Amino acid sequence: MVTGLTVRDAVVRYTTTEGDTRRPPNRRPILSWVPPPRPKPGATRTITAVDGVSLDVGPGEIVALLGASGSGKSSLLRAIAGLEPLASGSVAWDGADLARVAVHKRNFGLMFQEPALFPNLDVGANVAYGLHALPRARRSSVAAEFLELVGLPGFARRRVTELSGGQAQRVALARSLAPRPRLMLLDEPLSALDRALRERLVEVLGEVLRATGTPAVHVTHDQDEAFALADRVAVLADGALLQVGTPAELWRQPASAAVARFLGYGTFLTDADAATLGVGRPAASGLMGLGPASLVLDAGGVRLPVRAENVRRGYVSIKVELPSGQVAEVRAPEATGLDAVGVRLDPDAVAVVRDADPTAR
Ligand SMILES: Nc1ncnc2c1ncn2[C@@H]1O[C@H](COP(=O)(O)OP(=O)(O)OP(=O)(O)O)[C@@H](O)[C@H]1O
Repeated sequence: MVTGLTVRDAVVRYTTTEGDTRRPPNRRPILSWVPPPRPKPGATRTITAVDGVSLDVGPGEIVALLGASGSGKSSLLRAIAGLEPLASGSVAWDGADLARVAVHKRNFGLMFQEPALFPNLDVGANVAYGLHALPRARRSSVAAEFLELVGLPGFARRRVTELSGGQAQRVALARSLAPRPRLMLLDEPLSALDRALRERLVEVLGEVLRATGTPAVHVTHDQDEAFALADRVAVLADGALLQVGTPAELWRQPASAAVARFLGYGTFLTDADAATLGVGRPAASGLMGLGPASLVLDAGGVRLPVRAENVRRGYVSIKVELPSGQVAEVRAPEATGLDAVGVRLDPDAVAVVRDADPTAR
């Protein structure tokens, strides 16, 4: 039997009506009213936001939907939630099609960028909001349990207007999880927070989802967030699914140059680069992508000219020039101040893109 979420060949389309923006010539006195232009009948445009995506989420599994802005992540998430109709394809739970199941009957938890807490209720009442099925006396103890789980013990009587952004998102997480949804759908829940808070909360999120055994689909455009949280990452571009895999699989073997580039492999070795660094190309049509740890400082290695040295958090980024003229990064504990440094390639830290079009470099 199929367990968990199954998305098959999902297509989401939007049809927008564009107004005719040509204004009628205004030859009347300046104070007279000119009606706004009417939309020209029939001037519609159809956008395919999700283009035949298939995806599974198994019991307890966290899957990240990763892609650039406009790649269709939110549309896919909203289709899974039932907030957006499918033009074709299906969304099913444990093998049962959800097409006719309303949003609130799907038993999915939803969390968005804005926590959208009820300002007239205190924190405890916000978390207990979805617990109608429980006896009144149990509701507050369950709310307290979930507040503890998200690291806010003793917050039940606080006003929500007195919470920081991070605390409000933790309350929203507790509120979504308290009714024990069978799946959590998270749409960029951390993107309004600053980086340090985001890094801390992504850990809290992972711990809480795993502690409660709740499977989740997490939308993000942040590669680090996806890799830190997810068991599997699904990379989307232009509505299509480019690759699904564990973070390790994606990182070592991106399916295409586009995926590799999106993950942060900025430089692909030419034959001359590979020969200088003492490696062979993986296959006649394959590509090797250099990531942040692919080149290592080694006094006995190949000498490459230094183009720049920039201090980063916890390391210095040295930009060296390869024989092809491309620039690649070497990380070092401190600045060298040298014109050239010795480097070697760590073959375990290189992305191998098989069957890639070498011209796609
Ligand atoms: N309500 C809508 N009406 C018309 N077009 C829409 C609508 N919502 C999204 N789109 C379009 O669908 C495409 C996918 O949008 P979507 O919001 O799903 O992408 P996304 O990857 O979540 O982007 P972001 O990270 O910026 O939120 C985009 O081209 C977008 O302009």
